[in-house]
Amino acid sequence: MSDQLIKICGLTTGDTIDASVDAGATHVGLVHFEKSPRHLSIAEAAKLRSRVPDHVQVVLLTVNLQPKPTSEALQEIQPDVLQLHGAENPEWLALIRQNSNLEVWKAVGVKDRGALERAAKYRDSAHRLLYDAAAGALPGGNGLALDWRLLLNHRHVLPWGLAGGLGPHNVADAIRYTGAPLVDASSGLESEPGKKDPAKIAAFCKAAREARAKAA
Ligand SMILES: O=C(O)c1ccccc1N[C@@H]1O[C@H](COP(=O)(O)O)[C@@H](O)[C@H]1O
Repeated sequence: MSDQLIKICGLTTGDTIDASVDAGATHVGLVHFEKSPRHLSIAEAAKLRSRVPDHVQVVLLTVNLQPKPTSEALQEIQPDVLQLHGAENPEWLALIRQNSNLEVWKAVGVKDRGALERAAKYRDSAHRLLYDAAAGALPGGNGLALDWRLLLNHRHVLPWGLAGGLGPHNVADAIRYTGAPLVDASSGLESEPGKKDPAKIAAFCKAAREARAKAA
């Protein structure tokens, strides 16, 4: 049995939610960010959320969303995890934690070691840091990888995960090289922006689990 955490993000249909669950994803991600090709309205996200079995965690991804719409989204969608993928500060995360029992993840764009060091400011407010490439056209979901060498010998202050440009072709190398306890992929599992490919989802989960089993 593998303890590799695997998040499939940016799901927009019931069949790709099912494909992710069947493939053994531990987390499924729903994006509520209008500029994204993977954007879901609150009602759409709530409908997809209801399809996810209890053993799989639902991650709601937002970007610099204000407090009122955030609390409306949380109330309707009832995610297990809130992933903040913008410029949200530690005080904002602390406020969310004061008002909910949610697990809160902070995505951090990493272009150099300084970015990793600065992420320590979330040590008391986030449950997990998610390292992604520095923002491209969008704050995330660009299929860009960060330089994994930056993570070598880094002293992690929190549980963490690796995102950015991952897919079936490189997830095993990513786990072997960085030891990432959680891997997260979106655009690398698509046939076109916003359209997930069930075969790529299955291949990604299999490759991630096998790499973890070999590393153990
Ligand atoms: O997926 C999006 O459209 C998105 C929009 C805004 C912020 C983050 C977004 N996606 C997340 O970015 C990382 C890396 O994605 P990729 O695998 O490189 O495409 C991941 O957490 C996505 O869920």
